[in-house]
Amino acid sequence: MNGTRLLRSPGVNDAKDGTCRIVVLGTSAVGKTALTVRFLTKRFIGEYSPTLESVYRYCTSTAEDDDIRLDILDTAGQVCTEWKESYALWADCFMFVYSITDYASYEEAQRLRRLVEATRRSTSLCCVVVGNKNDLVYDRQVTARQGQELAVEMGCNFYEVSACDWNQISEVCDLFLELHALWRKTRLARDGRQRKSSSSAKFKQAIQKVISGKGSISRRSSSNGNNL
Ligand SMILES: Nc1nc2c(ncn2[C@@H]2O[C@H](COP(=O)(O)OP(=O)(O)OP(=O)(O)O)[C@@H](O)[C@H]2O)c(=O)[nH]1
Repeated sequence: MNGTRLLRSPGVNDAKDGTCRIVVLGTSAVGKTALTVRFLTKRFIGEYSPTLESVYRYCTSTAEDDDIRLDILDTAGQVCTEWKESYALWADCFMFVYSITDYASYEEAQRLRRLVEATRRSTSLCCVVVGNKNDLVYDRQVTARQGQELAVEMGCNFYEVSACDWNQISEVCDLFLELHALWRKTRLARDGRQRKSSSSAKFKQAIQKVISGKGSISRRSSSNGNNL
């Protein structure tokens, strides 16, 4: 199964059930829509029409039979802080995008990251930093090293890509799939910790019962199946 659907707005479907929510953040015209559309349809949008805000649902099954379900929120570059805060709370994962031809967009990516951290009250984010438009090297204002430094600060991976370069489609797809993989890993680790702490809590309760004389411990015999 492989499908993409445009939803109306974030929060339309709050049932999370295995869906990873990715928000694409960055100032105007850095290529957020171009990257999102490239991933979803493999096409490139050449003309520029400022995004209002769109959420796309993407579903696919991998060769290993794993389902990948994403809700991707393509945000508008020019929105007020309040909206950005609501994106920060909605999302599981963050794609901070700047254009390598626009230093101010790089600075905005840093500001957005600080805003997300402050809103979520956490510096541990599931995120990637993306310097887009690397086909325009002659207009470069942000070095790859600066992009890398930002990613190191944020403890995440850094990519320089071009949404318009046909040869980089797989790199663009990897941005979204890496976020999904990171999210899944974090979720599995968290679920594992929860299971562990709930079983150790149950064990402590059982011990308490035995100590207080209200319970008993039984052990299964491996040879005849009787309780000892
Ligand atoms: N050369 C080049 N142009 C690009 C690239 N990505 C996007 N563009 C162009 O940059 C312009 C802005 O792209 P969008 O994807 O609309 O930018 P956005 O960040 O979604 O903009 P807002 O909706 O205003 O927030 C468009 O004209 C795109 O065609 C790229 O990798 N290389």
